[in-house]
Parts: sequence; structure tokens; C-alpha cells
Amino acid sequence: EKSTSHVAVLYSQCWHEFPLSTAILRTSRDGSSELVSKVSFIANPSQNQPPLDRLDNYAPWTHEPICTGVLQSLDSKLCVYTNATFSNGRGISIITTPRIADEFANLPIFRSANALDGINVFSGAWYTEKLPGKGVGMLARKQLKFKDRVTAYTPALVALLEDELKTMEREQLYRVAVNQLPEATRDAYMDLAYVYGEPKVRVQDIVKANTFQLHVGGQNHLAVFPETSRLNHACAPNAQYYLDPALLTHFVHATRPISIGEEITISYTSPLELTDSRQRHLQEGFHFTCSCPRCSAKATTDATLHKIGDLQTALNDWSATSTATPKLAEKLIQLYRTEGLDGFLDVPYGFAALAYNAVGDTTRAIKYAKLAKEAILLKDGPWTPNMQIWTELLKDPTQHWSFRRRK
Ligand SMILES: C[S@@+](CC[C@H](N)C(=O)[O-])C[C@H]1O[C@@H](n2cnc3c(N)ncnc32)[C@H](O)[C@@H]1O
Repeated sequence: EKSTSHVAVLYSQCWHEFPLSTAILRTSRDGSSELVSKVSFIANPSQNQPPLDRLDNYAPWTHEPICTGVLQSLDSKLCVYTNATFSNGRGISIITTPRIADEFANLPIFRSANALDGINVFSGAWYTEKLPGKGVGMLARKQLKFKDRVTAYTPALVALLEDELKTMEREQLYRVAVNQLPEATRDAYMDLAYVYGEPKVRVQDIVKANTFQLHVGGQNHLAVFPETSRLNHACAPNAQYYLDPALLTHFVHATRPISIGEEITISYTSPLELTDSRQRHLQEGFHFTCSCPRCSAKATTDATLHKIGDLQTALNDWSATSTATPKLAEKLIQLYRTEGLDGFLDVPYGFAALAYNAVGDTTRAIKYAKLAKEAILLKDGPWTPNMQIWTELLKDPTQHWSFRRRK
């Protein structure tokens, strides 16, 4: 699941508690001057430690880690790990357990200067602009074609997903993390969109509106990528994204041609869900009502989704009475295309590869397996296990389980 709306757990627990007694925070209109540096519930980490050179002491972190007490649900404390010099001074702050922090620290991106080549640099593909009813959006600065890179950025803030801290405690911890970032990155973070509008919880509110999930050290982490955050949602998006957990990088590529000045969009929720369900997720996760063409034409969209579902069920039938044919698979591809689901074609391409191989047409099976791989690369990245089945089929289609299965 790639939905960006998985932070609900943070808020369902304690959003309305507002245990303000645990924290006295100054508030201001823009939120940035609320940042606090000393946090009451966090033990003073300097106690009993000799005043040694910080850089050497905490490498690769440039700040002394600041920690909570032990959280029962994690059987560990949570600490803020900041590297302010990361990626030419972009900086990064990670809130996680000491064990997982070691895993982060061992990633090549913290050890070798060229591991992030081509990342965190402007691609020349986009600019941002305020759009009616959508806040800021990202638009194409030049004509883009299928597979063109739009963005590739590392996060400013990464935070282990937990539901044990009280809202204001978490806010304090997150604020330490954001405050320790270099000024430009901190400003870019604090300038991002938010959902609730309560300044006292602004840092988490920004997470709520802008988060993606990153799986590191066996745990889900929330990650906020300031530039990438300007991509608005569409149910027939023209771009697709994936996260690379080794590079901690969020990649976005065009999935069909995009004209100069056209808005670049991704999908915040599965575009294969029925319209009411998509709307509910967008409302719960991001507090907006989608008015994209697919949402506006609910009846037609849902009818097409039912057709897609029926075709996929038929193509998944490998019994002796199966009615699946390559023609059905071609029809499925066509439906995805006309529905604007160009970034999700890996599924129908995959069905087509199997359907052709099942009737012994290895030429077309190979063609569609290659297309499926290319689509998966844009959607799930190079490390995905989903790639494996097409790699296997491509090795020798005649040895694949699907070969002549329906002849
Ligand atoms: C990740 S941010 C996207 C950038 C944001 N528009 C901004 O101004 O920074 C998510 C927020 O953008 C807005 N948004 C995104 N897609 C939208 C859409 N299709 N229609 C209306 N608002 C949208 C919602 O307020 C949502 O909470």
C-alpha cells in the first residue's frame, strides 16, 4: 500500500486530547517561531557525558541525539538524529530508535560522497504555482515524456510511526528535529501545507498533509519531502512515484506526455477504488474533496472500474473452464489507458504477458512482460519483489508455468 494517508493512527489516538499541560509553547501565525529547543519531558542528554567534540562523538550525526524515555510499545527510547551537513547542507533529521539509527547510519548515503549523485538536484522539469482550490501545485516547466524524471529528493524529516507519545510530546520531539535542520530546509518544511490549522501542532499537521511511508529497520517511518510535497492529487495522475529505502529517496517520473504548464499529479489513494471510497480516503487523510474528471463522472468511472474488476477476475481464472483470452487482456489494457491509469499499467501488461504465454504466443508474452517490468520500475522501484515473476518469464517463456496452459 503506497497511500500517503497512513498517519491516521497518530491522530485517532490522541488528536483531541491536547494535553497542553505538558508543554508551554509560544504560538505565532506562521508557526516557524514556535520551534522549541529545550523539551521538558526529554532527559538532559549531556548529563554524565564528557564535553567531547560532537562531530566525532556522534558521527554521522552532527547533533547530540536527544531522546525520550523508554516507550513500552517499542521497548526502546526514541531519539532525534540530525545530520545538518547531509547532501551538501540540505540536512536530514530522523526520529527513531538507537538500533534503527545505526541502520540508517550504515547506509551508503551517510558514508560516501557520491551515493546521492543526481538526487536533491533540480531536474528542470517543474515549477510551483498557486492553483484555484488546491493550494500550491507543481507544473511542467518543459514538455515531459513517458519515463522522464520529475523529482528525486531525500526527506527533511523522518519519524518512526508510533502511537504511544501524547500529541504534544510528539510535537516537541518533532520540533527538535525540524529546528536542528539547516535554515533553508527548516523554512521549506514549515512552509508546507497542513490540514488542521492548529498552530500548536503545526509540525505534525504538516506531516499529516505531506507524509509518505518509508520502511527501514523493519519499521514504518513517516517521511516528508519538501519539494515533492507540492504534487497535488489526481485520480488519473500523469506521474508515478516510488520510495527507495536504501537511498531514502522519493522518485517521481512522468507516466504519459505532460505539456508545458500542465499540472503534474500523483495519486494519494488507489485509483482502482470506487469513487466513494477514494473520496472518503482523501477526505479522511487530507481533508479535501476531489473534483478531478474521474470523481466528477462517478457513475461512468465506477462502471468502468467494475468492468476492470470483471476482466481481471476472468484473466485470473486458470481453471479448465476459464474464458480468459489475450483479447480480454488487450481490452483490459485499453480500459486502463482510457481511464487515465497510465501509471498503473503493470497489472494489465502482466495479465497480457500471461494470457499470451498461455496460448503459446511467446513473442507477445515477452513484449508485455517487458512492458510490465518497465511499468513496475516506475511504480515500485528497482528493488521490488514484483519484478521477479517477469524476469523469470523473460528468461524462458516456454519454461514458465503459464506456457500453453490455456491451449
Ligand atoms: C501534499 S499537499 C500538496 C500540495 C499543497 N497543495 C500545497 O499547497 O502545498 C496535500 C494537500 O494539498 C491539497 N490538495 C492536493 N490535491 C488536491 C486536489 N486534487 N484538490 C484539492 N486539494 C488538493 C489538499 O489540501 C491536501 O491536504
